[in-house]
Amino acid sequence: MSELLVTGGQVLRPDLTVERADVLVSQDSGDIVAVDEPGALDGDDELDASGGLVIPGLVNAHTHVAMTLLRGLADDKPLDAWLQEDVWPVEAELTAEDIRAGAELGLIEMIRSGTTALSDMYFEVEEIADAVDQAGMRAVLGFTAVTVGKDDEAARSDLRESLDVARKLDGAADGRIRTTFQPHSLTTVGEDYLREFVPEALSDDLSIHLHANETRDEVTPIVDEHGQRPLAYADDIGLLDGDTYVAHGVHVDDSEIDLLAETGTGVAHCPASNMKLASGMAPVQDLLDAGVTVGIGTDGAASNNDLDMFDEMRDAAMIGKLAADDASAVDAGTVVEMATQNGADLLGFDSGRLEAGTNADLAVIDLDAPHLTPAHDLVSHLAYAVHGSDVRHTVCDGEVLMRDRSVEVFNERAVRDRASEHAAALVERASD
Ligand SMILES: N[C@@H](CCSC[C@H]1O[C@@H](n2cnc3c(=O)[nH]cnc32)[C@H](O)[C@@H]1O)C(=O)O
Ligand SMILES: [Zn+2]
Repeated sequence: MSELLVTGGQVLRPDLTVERADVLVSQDSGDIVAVDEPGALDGDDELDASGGLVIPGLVNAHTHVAMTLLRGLADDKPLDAWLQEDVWPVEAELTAEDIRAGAELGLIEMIRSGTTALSDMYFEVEEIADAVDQAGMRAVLGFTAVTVGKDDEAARSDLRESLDVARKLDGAADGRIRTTFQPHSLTTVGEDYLREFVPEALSDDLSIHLHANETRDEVTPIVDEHGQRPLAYADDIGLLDGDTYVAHGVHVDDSEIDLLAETGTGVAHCPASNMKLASGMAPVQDLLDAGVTVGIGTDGAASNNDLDMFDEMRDAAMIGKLAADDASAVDAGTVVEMATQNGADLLGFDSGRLEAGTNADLAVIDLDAPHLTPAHDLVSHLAYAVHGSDVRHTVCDGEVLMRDRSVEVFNERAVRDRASEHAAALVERASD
């Protein structure tokens, strides 16, 4: 029996109070054994958290982790043009090895900035699963199906693969990997395909993750074609469910907010991507007030352009206030809950709360920095002042992924070099 004591720090509790405490985690079960006052607990090994704040590992509720290879390749365009003119032509050239290289790079970036769980949408998912396994992180993965621009056979094969991957990889990496069925969005997957394949996913109890209501250009064609708001259309197909979460949910009206709340459908809010692509401002406070579970995601590194969830919390608070025209909306405690507890609830992991019996997923933040001085309110600091680079240690499932800012699960230099090489060769191929 091996137990690790995270000792000497302050600890963020599930009710967002902060107290001096030690955290004992079991490396066998991967659970938190106890959170108790300093000196009350003993472990076989120690992780020094003195001068630090121990928080639950952050949960990135929507990303495309391998898109790190496309970081900075095409900026300053709206979603539709960005995807069609820049991203999809390059993605068409991606090999399995590229995706592995990009995923490893992205996972290192996440570990460095205190993220221990992610929800990903992409392809070559076995590569991403292997990278997550090696990283020691927790993830919800899936193969994203697109049918626009494809013949019937290719379209069906995409949806079939999404079902197959969700069935096959669920429970991989000793249970740290779960899966979702993933129609890319309501406009990029045709109605007939949704009506055929969604019932199969539901009858198999698969969770569903899709992009929805991200831009106005996605809403209008659905209203024109179906005479319904997108989420009413999605509900009619059966897509909205207690185990479904939609990415973005920017252009949702009151009736759609009610529908999300009634069906228990969650939202992965992606503030930086929504600002960068000028997609719009999600009504996050309204969603929360209606009882919708809202997590926070970075989206891919090509529309962000980093995977730092601290940036994302600050962005969520800022844009949430603008959207509500109210400085008290989406406050500091709310964004911290969104990035921890709510994200874990969306992904279906028993993480996001530092208490006995939950997953031992945590990060230790070094508070010894000018930008974190003075320390009136550490929850305020988490939302508004901490940077990903302030993370000193990262632990997932009881294992130390980063100790004293040194990533233990990958050779970081080699991963960065390999990602740079793959990115350069990819761009070269795509320009031929
Ligand atoms: N199998 C699909 C690939 C889809 S993967 C998921 C896709 O989501 C794309 N993506 C990234 N960010 C966004 C976003 O904000 N909205 C919609 N799609 C996005 C990403 O580039 C990737 O192509 C195919 O045959 O094209
Ligand atoms: Zn996305």
